[in-house]
Amino acid sequence: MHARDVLRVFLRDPDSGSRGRLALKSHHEAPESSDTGASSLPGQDSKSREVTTMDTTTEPDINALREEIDHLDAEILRLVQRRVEVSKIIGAARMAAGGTKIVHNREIDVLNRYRPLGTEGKDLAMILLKMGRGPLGR
Ligand SMILES: C=C(O[C@@H]1C=C(C(=O)O)C=C[C@H]1O)C(=O)O
Repeated sequence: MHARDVLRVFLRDPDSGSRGRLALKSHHEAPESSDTGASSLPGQDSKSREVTTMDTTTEPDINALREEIDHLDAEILRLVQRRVEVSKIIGAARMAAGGTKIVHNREIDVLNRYRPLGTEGKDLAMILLKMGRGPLGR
């Protein structure tokens, strides 16, 4: 972990009222020479909407974080839809050429790609594969 990393302490969740949540998160410093010359605010990456740091006295901005989640979900949805589309195009082309419905080694690569997410990553990869090429055994 980098020396500039900060310990984040969420003193209070305004919604749930829960206390004492701890989170460790890397503190991303703004680049030495920023194009805009504007200094980044604490807790904000200068290049994105991502909130990356939190000091020990302020609450997390739940509304801003929820807005970020809404944007992330929209982006994930768009990407999944495009992935399904691309996978179907490849599959249709391969089958039209007399090929197989699935390509085993490619699917293994996809499953391995999602390994960092653990068991759920495997489930997610399986769902993505199934959405693109349909269920197995048909
Ligand atoms: C997209 C392809 O077709 C199928 C779908 C895959 C996928 O969605 O990642 C991978 C392998 C194939 O079973 C491909 O062959 O690349």
